[in-house]
Amino acid sequence: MTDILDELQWRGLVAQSTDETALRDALAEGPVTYYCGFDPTAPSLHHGHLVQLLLLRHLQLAGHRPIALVGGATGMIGDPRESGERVLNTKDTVAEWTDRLRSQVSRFLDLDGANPARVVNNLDWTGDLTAIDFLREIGKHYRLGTMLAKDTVARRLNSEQGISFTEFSYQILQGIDFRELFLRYDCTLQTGGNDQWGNLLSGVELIRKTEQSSVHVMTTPLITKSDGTKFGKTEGGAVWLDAEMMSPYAFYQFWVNAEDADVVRFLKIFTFRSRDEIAELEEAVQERPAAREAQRVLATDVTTLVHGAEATEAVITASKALFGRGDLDALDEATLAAAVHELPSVTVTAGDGVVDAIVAAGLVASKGAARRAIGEGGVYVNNAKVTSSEAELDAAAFLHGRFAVLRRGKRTLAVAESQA
Ligand SMILES: N[C@@H](Cc1ccc(O)cc1)C(=O)O
Repeated sequence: MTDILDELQWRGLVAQSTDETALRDALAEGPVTYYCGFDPTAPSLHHGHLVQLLLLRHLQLAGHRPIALVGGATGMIGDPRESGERVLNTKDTVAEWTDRLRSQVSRFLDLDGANPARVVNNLDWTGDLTAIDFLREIGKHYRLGTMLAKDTVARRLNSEQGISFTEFSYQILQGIDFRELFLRYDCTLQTGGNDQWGNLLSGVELIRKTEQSSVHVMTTPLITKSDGTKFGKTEGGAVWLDAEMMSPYAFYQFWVNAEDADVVRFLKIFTFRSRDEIAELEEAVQERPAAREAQRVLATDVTTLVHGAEATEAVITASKALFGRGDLDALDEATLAAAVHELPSVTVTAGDGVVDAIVAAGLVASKGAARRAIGEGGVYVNNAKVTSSEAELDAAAFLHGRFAVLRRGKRTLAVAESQA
C-alpha cells in the first residue's frame, strides 16, 4: 500500500504540516483520529470546503478515523478575515446553518464500517463554558504576544478598522476544540486550509501545555488558477455545494470549463482517479485538447460526488440536448430551467419573429445578418433548423410553456422566454 502522506502530497493536497516525519510515522503505525472544522458562515459549504472534505475522505479511505466538526459555537464568533469584522448572525441563523452543514458534511464521509466518521458540534462543549472558567482554565495558557503575531490578527490589527476582542479570541476557541477532541477521542491531527495555520497551532500549543502531549496539523494549499484569476469565482459568488444555491447544471459547467493548464491539477485534488487514469487524461489534454476529455471526467466526478449519479446524468443529458445532441423535449422543467439559466436571454411573446428574437438575444448583430444566417441554414429553434426568415415563435415553441432554445451554428446559444 502506498504511504498516504505521499499520496496526498502527490495529489497536491498538502501545503504545510508540523513535524512531517513524526506525522508519517503516526499515520503508518495505525488508525489516527483526525478532525477538520467547518463554520456555518452561510447556509451551505462551497468549493473551498470541498478540498477539506476530500482530504478527510482520502484519510478515511486509508483507514484513519475522521471527525467533522461543525462550528455551532465558533460560527457565533467569527474567524477574523482580512476583509474586516464580520456582522454577527443571530443565534437562530447560526443554529439553522449548523444543522445544514452537519448533513452536508455527513454525505462525504462513511458513517459506518471499521473506521466510521463522527460529526460533532463545538457548541456542545463551549456553550456552557463560563467566562470565569474560560479565563482561568484556558486563558492562562495563552500568551498575548503569540496571539497578536498570528497572521490574520496582525493584519487586522494594522488595518484602519482594527479587530474586536470577539474575533481576536476566536483562535482560543479553536484551540479548545482540538484539546476537547484529543481528550474525548484521542484525536491527534487537525487539518484545514493553509490560512488556518495559526488557528491549528493554537490547539497544538494548548495540548502541549495542558496535556504534555504533542499532536499534528496539516494544511491544504490555497487552490489557484494558472491564469491568475481567483478559483471558485462565478457570477453567483462561490461554487456552492447546495443544489438550491447552485444548480447541479451550473456546478457541472464550472468544472467542465476548467482550463487545460489547470485540469490535471484539479483532477488530482478533486477526484479519486488513480495515477494511471490521470496520466492518461493528461495525455489526452496534450494530444486532443479540443475533445476536453479531462474536463468532462473532472466535471462528472465532482458533480457525482456532490450531487449524486442521477443528478449528474440529468445535467449531462441536458447539456447534450442544448447543443443538438439529444432531445430537448425530454428534459424536465427544473433541469431545463437550470440549463438555460446562464444563457443570454430575451423575453418574447408567442408570435414574435425568429429574426427579431435572435437579434435581441445577441446571436447575430443585425436583422440582415439574421436573414443571412437563416438562409445559410445556421439558425435553430429547439434544435430544429429554421428555414424561413418569416418564421415565428408560436406558442408550441415554448418548452414547458416557458423556454425556446435559440442556437446559432454549433455552439452559440440563447434562450427566448415566453412572457408570463
Ligand atoms: N476556523 C475554521 C473553522 C473551524 C472551526 C472550529 C474548529 O475547531 C476548527 C475549524 C474556518 O474558518 O474555516
